Amino acid sequence: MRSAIRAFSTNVTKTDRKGFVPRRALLYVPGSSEKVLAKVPKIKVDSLVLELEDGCPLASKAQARTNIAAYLDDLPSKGDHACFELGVRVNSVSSGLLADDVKELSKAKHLPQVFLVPKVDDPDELAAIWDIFKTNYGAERIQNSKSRLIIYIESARALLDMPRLLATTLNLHKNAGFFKLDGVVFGSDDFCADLGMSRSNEGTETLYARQRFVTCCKAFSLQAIDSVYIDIKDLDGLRRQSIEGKAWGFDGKQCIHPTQIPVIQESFLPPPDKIEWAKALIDEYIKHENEQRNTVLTFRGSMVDRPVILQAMNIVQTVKYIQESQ
Ligand SMILES: CC(C)(COP(=O)(O)OP(=O)(O)OC[C@H]1O[C@@H](n2cnc3c(N)ncnc32)[C@H](O)[C@@H]1OP(=O)(O)O)[C@@H](O)C(=O)NCCC(=O)NCCSC(=O)C[C@](C)(O)C(=O)O
Ligand SMILES: [Mg+2]
Repeated sequence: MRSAIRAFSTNVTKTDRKGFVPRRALLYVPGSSEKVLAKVPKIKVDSLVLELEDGCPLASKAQARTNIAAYLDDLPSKGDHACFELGVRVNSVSSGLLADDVKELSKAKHLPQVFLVPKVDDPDELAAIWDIFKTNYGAERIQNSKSRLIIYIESARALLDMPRLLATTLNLHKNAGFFKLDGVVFGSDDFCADLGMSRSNEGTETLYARQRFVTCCKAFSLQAIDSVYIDIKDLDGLRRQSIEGKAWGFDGKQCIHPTQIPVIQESFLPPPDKIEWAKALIDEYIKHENEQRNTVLTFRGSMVDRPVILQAMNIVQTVKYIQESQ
């Protein structure tokens, strides 16, 4: 009967789970500060992103590039990192700064495990992005690397054009050998600016956008990373929005301060009672199937059909992948 569960499991997610990277919290560490960079190996977070874009003032960009390139060049000397993944967020192609970023980064012996490219607004920009990476790293180095790609949706136009943007990025990997797209981030602050919205801690103004965003990500089996919560002191509000995002299908959330990490990472793990419920339901389902009854059953007083079993399997798989990958 385990085979029935396995058959179900393959339907649960189309994502290739080989090399699964948990990205419950994605922490930005500004590359301009050597003092903060020195702490990087010890920061325990799923995904740690060395920041070159908006977290880095224009006057410090050159210094930040040099710092990050030196960090990557000398990576083995830093020892084991407590984070699961080390990435770099470069500047957008429209800023005119991307070529300088990639030129400097490509001088380092090592590539980051993931490149994060913000403000991808138009499918045509993707060809320009690929071109900049290819010119500096060379196609072969890119193809031989295991680095992944994450892009950002940060404007009304990008949100509406998401299916085309995601398909074009995935095709660049398949047809040209660009880094494999693994996840997508919702840049809520730039999105609010683009639409002339006033952002709030409750986030009601981005409700439609976040729901469309997560739906598009899941249609392409990509990880969906939720908005940044800029009120660093308000950990209750952060927890509320993290739990909300998790319930909507997001895989993780951006993070700007170390105190936000545990709140986000805990929120993106299913709670113990939900894990217990999911395991017990799957056991009950196997028993039920053994007795060859209808696949609709009653469990703890509620009707359970296939979609509910799939949700239970998602919960069990998420916990399993996070435990196995750390
Ligand atoms: C807000 C800031 C200035 C307050 O920085 P602070 O130093 O004033 O804070 P603190 O509370 O005094 O710091 C306490 C300790 O934590 C450290 N610390 C503090 N922050 C970090 C960090 N991120 N990573 C690692 N360590 C950090 C800091 O160095 C200090 O260490 P110490 O006690 O040993 O001296 C600071 O937290 C920071 O620079 N955060 C990152 C900001 C950033 O990168 N923003 C851009 C990403 S969000 C974005 O772009 C939007 C998006 C997606 O694009 C879109 O929605 O559109
Ligand atoms: Mg942004």
